[in-house]
Formats: sequence, structure tokens, C-alpha cells
Amino acid sequence: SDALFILESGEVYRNPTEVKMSQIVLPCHANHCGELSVGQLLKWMDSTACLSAERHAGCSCITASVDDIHFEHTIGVGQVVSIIAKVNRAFTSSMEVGILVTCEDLYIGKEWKVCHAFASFVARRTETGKVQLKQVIPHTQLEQVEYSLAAERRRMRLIHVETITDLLSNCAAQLAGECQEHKDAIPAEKTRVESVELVLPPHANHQVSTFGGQIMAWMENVATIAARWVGLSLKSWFLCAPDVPELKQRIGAEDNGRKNKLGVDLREE
Ligand SMILES: CC(=O)SCCNC(=O)CCNC(=O)[C@H](O)C(C)(C)COP(=O)(O)OP(=O)(O)OC[C@H]1O[C@@H](n2cnc3c(N)ncnc32)[C@H](O)[C@@H]1OP(=O)(O)O
Repeated sequence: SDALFILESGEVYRNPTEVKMSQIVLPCHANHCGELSVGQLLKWMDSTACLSAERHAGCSCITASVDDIHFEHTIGVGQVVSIIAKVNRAFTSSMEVGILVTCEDLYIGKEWKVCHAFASFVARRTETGKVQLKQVIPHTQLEQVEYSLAAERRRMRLIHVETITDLLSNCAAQLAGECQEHKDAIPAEKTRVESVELVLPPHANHQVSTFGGQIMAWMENVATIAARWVGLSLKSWFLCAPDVPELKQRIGAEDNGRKNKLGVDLREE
């Protein structure tokens, strides 16, 4: 196991960028179904990953994007969520942070995986310009695998952004023709939900801009309301981002952030 990796010096190796956060789920963290709200979980994941990125960078970092996330299980009130984040690889000023979420039921003594996500964090520019991060040196076999995969994921991430942009600009007219009339169809416009949020001090991070996790939590809230229009019970669902959520502009107290997009996949149970 990675935790028991022994260095040549005889010391037990611990990844210096690793951050672990555990939290018992309280009723105030739950949604209307009595399960941990995805928005709350995204906030915890973002803060844990940001700590890991800042531990590596040694300076203030911001969330640039989070890749698709597939939630395999829901988490109930009273269960314990553990989030482990570590920097897989640093590029120039950006880093890929791997985030593993597990859930534990203390009373039955079981622990299971909830999701695995990858977030990109960027070290804030200084007066002298872009920060050049120190490289990550993988020690364990698992770290070496993640280090190699991180470069490939970054390549795919950049291609994905371009593909989606091309799709939206070139194919919108063709896709419209694909829509078919169904008897019980709900007009897409009817599922539209818009929410306006006032950025208050509890929404800000230590850099006094809105938490990336808070923005994702607001997005998840609106997406959940929109999805309910189609009449499925939201007992469990995948929240994923066909258009990787990108945080393109910092939102301060007086700014209007650029629009972010989110897709929701529903699963009926
Ligand atoms: C912890 C928090 O809660 S922070 C608050 C929430 N987050 C935010 O407000 C972020 C707002 N967004 C921004 O400030 C900007 O869009 C930034 C800094 C992410 C990117 O700005 P850009 O002008 O594109 O910067 P630039 O082109 O110099 O790229 C900087 C790095 O970011 C990387 N990057 C930019 N966009 C993305 C993205 N969507 N996904 C992954 N990496 C990205 C680039 O590849 C580059 O990496 P490199 O230096 O390792 O080669």
C-alpha cells in the first residue's frame, strides 16, 4: 500500500501534498431526500483539493476546472465522509489534484468509495507574472501511474474544451432537427431555472473571492430543480459535466461571473 512505502533512508513515506478531511454528515448538510447534498460535497472536495494544491505551490491557488464526476452512492445523515486529495502532477502554473471520496458507516463498520475526481488548480499570478511550480516527484508505483495519466488527462481536457466549443458553434442547427415529438414531452424551456445569488462573506474563501465549491453548489441546486420537471424521483443520480465546469472568472463582491454550464444525468430507481 502507498501508506506503507518505505524510502531508502528507512523513513515511512507520506505524500507531502496529501490532505485528508473527514466530516460527519449532519441534517444541515442534507438535501430534501435526507441525503448529503452534492453541492455540500463539492464544497468540501474543493476546499480539500485547494489545500493540497497550496501545500505544493506554497502560494495562493484557484480552482480552474473539475472533470466529470460520477457519484456511485448517496451518503446518509450520520455517515462519515472522508476526502483525500493529492497533487498528481504540476505543469507550469497549473496542477492536477486527484480527489478520492469515501463514506463510512461507523455502526456497521463498512467503508465504500463514493467518487474519484480530478480538479485543475492554478497558482495565482504574482506581480512578476506567471508562477513556475516545482515539479512533483512520484515515489510510489501508484503515484507514478497517476503522474503519467495526469499528462494524458490534461491533453484530453484541452481537446474536450475545443470539441465542445466546435460542437456548439457548428452543429446547433443540425442537432435541432434530431428532436422528435413525444406525447408527454415537456418543452425544454419549461425546465429552465434561473437563480440569482448575492455573494456574501460566508461564500468567500481565504482569498476573498467566491469559493469554486460554492459556485458548483449553486449550479447543482439549480440543476436539481430543473431536473425535477421531468418527473423522475431524484433518489440517486449522476451529476456530470459534459462541458467540464470551468471557472473562468473570479467572482468578487461586485463582479458578475461568466456563465458556467452543467449537465445532469438522471437515473431512475
Ligand atoms: C479555491 C477557490 O475556490 S478559487 C475560486 C474559484 N475559481 C476561480 O474564480 C477561477 C477563475 N478563473 C481564472 O482566474 C482564470 O480563468 C484561470 C486563472 C483559471 C486561467 O486563466 P488564463 O488567463 O486562462 O491563464 P493562462 O492562459 O495563463 O493559463 C494558466 C494555466 O491554467 C491552465 N488552465 C486554464 N484553464 C484551464 C481549465 N479550464 N482547466 C485546466 N487548466 C486550465 C492553463 O493550461 C495554464 O496551465 P500551465 O500554466 O500549467 O500551462
